[in-house]
Formats: sequence, structure tokens, C-alpha cells
Amino acid sequence: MAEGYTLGIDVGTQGLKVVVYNISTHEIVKKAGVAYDIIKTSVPGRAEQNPQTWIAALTTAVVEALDGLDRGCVKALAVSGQQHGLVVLGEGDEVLRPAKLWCDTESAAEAEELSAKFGWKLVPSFTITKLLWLQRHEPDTYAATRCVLLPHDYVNWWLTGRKIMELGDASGTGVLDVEGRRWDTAAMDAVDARVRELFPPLVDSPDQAIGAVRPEVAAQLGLPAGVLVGPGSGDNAMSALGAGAAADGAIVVSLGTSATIFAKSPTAILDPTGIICPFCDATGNYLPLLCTLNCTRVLEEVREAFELDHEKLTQLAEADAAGPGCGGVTWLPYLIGERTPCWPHASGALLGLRPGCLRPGLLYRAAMEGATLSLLGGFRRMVAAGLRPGAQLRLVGGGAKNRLWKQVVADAFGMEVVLPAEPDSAALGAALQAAAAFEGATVSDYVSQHSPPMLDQVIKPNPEHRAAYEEALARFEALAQQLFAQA
Ligand SMILES: Nc1ncnc2c1ncn2[C@@H]1O[C@H](COP(=O)(O)OP(=O)(O)O)[C@@H](O)[C@H]1O
Ligand SMILES: O=P(O)(O)OC[C@H](O)CO
Repeated sequence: MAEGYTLGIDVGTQGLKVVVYNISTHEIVKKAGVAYDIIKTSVPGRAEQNPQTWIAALTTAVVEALDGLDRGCVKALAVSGQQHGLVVLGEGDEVLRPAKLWCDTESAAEAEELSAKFGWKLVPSFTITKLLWLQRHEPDTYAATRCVLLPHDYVNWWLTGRKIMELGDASGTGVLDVEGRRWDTAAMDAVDARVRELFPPLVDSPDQAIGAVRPEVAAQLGLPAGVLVGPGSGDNAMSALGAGAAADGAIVVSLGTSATIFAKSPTAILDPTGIICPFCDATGNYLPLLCTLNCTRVLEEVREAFELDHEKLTQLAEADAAGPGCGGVTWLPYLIGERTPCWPHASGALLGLRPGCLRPGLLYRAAMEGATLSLLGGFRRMVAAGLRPGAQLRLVGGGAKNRLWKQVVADAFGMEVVLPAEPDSAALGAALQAAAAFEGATVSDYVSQHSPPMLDQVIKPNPEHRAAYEEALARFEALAQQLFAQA
């Protein structure tokens, strides 16, 4: 049996995480993380990050994760990344401007225009809408652009020197023929004649390494020579590996900066309404996915306003008299606009306030319920479109660390909630993909044979709370429609 470690690196929106995975014991032996944020700006809809932020965080986190371990044992690594972002490189491979992120909604008008052209609903998250925005709003930068990459592709390029995209993440560009697993050159041409030249080639296989870490990067990270680099993927596809869902088809709910719901599918689900994103997964299958823009950052607003931590706020919320449904207080969480429904110009709204309502515990619960109900509405539409859920959800992401939120999800969805032992499932998924590449196995076989463990605890829905959440969902959807259907 192979001896050694692989590294799984997740380039998230609010931070980067590294897990060190032992290929022999199939255990995570070390973790490290570095937090960062979206660049502060007063420009409405703008959400950008400098790609150098990811590289600096990666260097710090890898060095820290390997501290005290035998670095010579690192055999392979892979990168998971926040999806959809637009990184533009110039003639000398220099980064021409900060990356526009998945949650940047400045390209709302371009998304409308391309939806009409393409015949399916693109939300402003999709990379191609951002590229058209660049052509319109920063023509000099567009003219200087020689290559377009997604965040994880940019990191792969820095690691290996190869400019390449893999199918799972490329699904978020809006110009991939997901079913055919090739670039949709007709869609590219419909945007601009130069677009074809700007996107790099696609990887041949989800199972093979795309190269090895360059010697100068290996020296910077303290890695031995020849560490293989897996193709990586978007964080949702990587999370499907790390949460065991790529092996058993479970439905995963991820509570991160964004909230997502996804499940493996043998066929592509092409939804012209844009509610279900048709994505490839990281095993050669598909990953129909629904994403909302506003999740953990809504709770962060409460944390920052009251200068209390998540534990204290959770205790206050649990003790608050309001309970499930928040006594009629509804928080529409659209702080940065929304993509599901596609309301890029919507804003947050707190409704149903009565005297004495501005209690930190109640507001924290209202934020949690708002983010959850927003996702639940989308989930019901996924089911209506053909998703067949079982009795359980698998919960991952930063929000899954919160005991109250787990129960709120179980109660509101009316389903049992199970948690993978490793909550940073995207980073673990990347480590598993790297292990498969190193061992010459297919990713699909590897994750089936070495399925990540789940925690024993099963969180059961409380039937007594069901009516309160159904009422809260109906109120939430009616208020959202009234306020934002025309936004
Ligand atoms: N106990 C908790 N309760 C609620 N939110 C939490 C808790 N712990 C972490 N978070 C939130 O999880 C988010 C990070 O989740 P993560 O899945 O790592 O996000 P991303 O991949 O988008 O960077 C942060 O906003 C953080 O505040
Ligand atoms: O940073 P996350 O984990 O919320 O990921 C962003 C998603 O990739 C958006 O689809």
C-alpha cells in the first residue's frame, strides 16, 4: 500500500483551508486555515478579491499544516475553489485586475442579455456575464486580456505552469456544453469573436494529475520535488467527494458564504429557468446544484453588530422566547442581491418587528431562519423539477458547526440531518482526488472504496416545529414576492 500524504486545498470566499490526508490510514492528520475577505468597496454589487490573496494564504496554510510532519512524504495535492470567479491574465501572464467573484452582481444587465441570447437563464454569477461586463465597462483591460481562468484554475496555473480548466468548475462559466463535456463555441462566438481564444483547453480526464508542482513553488511551500497536482474542481464538486455523496448519491446542503444544495446524477439536468445549475461533477457524472448568495454572512451581520461570538449568540437564540418562526419576525436575507430567485438588485429586509424585538438572540435566529428558508424554497423547486430526495440530508460548510442551525435545517426541511466527520468537506474532497491521482485509481472508485466517515449522531426533525416553519416559509415567500419580484 502506498505510504504518504496528500494535501487538499480549498480556496473559499472567506478563507483558505488545507487538510493533510494520510493515504495509508485514510485519516486527516493535520489542518490549517487562513481567513481573508472580499475587498471593501462602496460600488453596489461589486465583490472582488486579489488572486495574490489566495496564493499568500495558500503558502501560509501549507507551511503551517506541514509543520512537525515529514514534508518528504507529500505525494500529491489538489485544489478546490469558489466557483464562477473571473481572473484575467495579460500577455505576460500578469493579473490585469482583481478577480470578480461568484457573488459579484455588477454584470446583472449582461446576464439578462445573454439569457435572451442563449435561451436559458444565466445569473450574474456565471463567468461569461462578467467577461461581457469587462468588455463593456473596462474595454482596455478586456483588450489586454489573453487568458480567462477560474479561481482554482489560477491556483493550478501558479502551482504547475499549466493554464487549463476542468469540467466541474468550467460548468460555472456559462459557455460549457455540460452534456457534451466540451466548450460551447457557438455560445462563445455569440458573445464576442475573441472569447474562444481566451478560455484555456479542458482537461482530458477527472482522474489524472495535470502535472507536478513547479520547483520554485515547491521550494516556497517546503514540498519535495515531483508532488503531483490533481485537476481539482469547484468547491461543490469537491465537497461531494469529501461528504461521501459522490459515492452514495446523498443530497448535500452546504452552509458557507453561499448556500448550496446538490446531488450526484448520472445525467445532466438542463433547466432553462436557471434555478438548477447544470454542472459536471468530479467523477465523470453530473451535479445538479442550487445556490443562494446569502448564507453565513447574514449571521455575521448580527455577530458584528452585537460584538458577540457564534456560541454566545447561539445560546441566546436557544433561550429566546420567540422559538421556531421567530414569533413572526422575517429576515429576507438578500444583503448582496440574490441569484435564486434571480433578483440581483434585491436587498435585505427585516419585517414583522414588534416592540422589544431587537434582541441579539432573536435576530440571530431570524438570520439563520431567513438563510434556511431561502434555501428551502429553492429545494422545493428542485424537487418539483425532478430531484428525488431520500429521508436524509448531509450537512457541510461553516454553518454546519452550529448545533441550533443543524436542528433548524432538520425541522424546516422535515428531514434527518447527518454530518460528515470532517466539516471541511471540499478540502477533504480535494485530498481524496489527489490520492486517487497518486494511486492511479479513478476518483469514483477511490471515493467508493475509502468513503469518508459520518458522525454517529442523526439529527431528527421535531414534528412539533413543522407547522411553525411551514407558516414561516409561506410568510417569507409572500413578503419576498411583494418586495422584490420586480427588483
Ligand atoms: N458556529 C457557527 N455558527 C454559524 N456560522 C459559523 C459558525 N462557525 C463558522 N461559521 C461561519 O461559516 C462561514 C465559513 O464557512 P465556509 O464553509 O468555510 O465558507 P467559505 O468556503 O465560503 O469561505 C463563516 O461566515 C463563519 O462565520
Ligand atoms: O465560498 P463558498 O464555499 O460559499 O463557495 C462559493 C460557491 O462556489 C458559489 O457557487
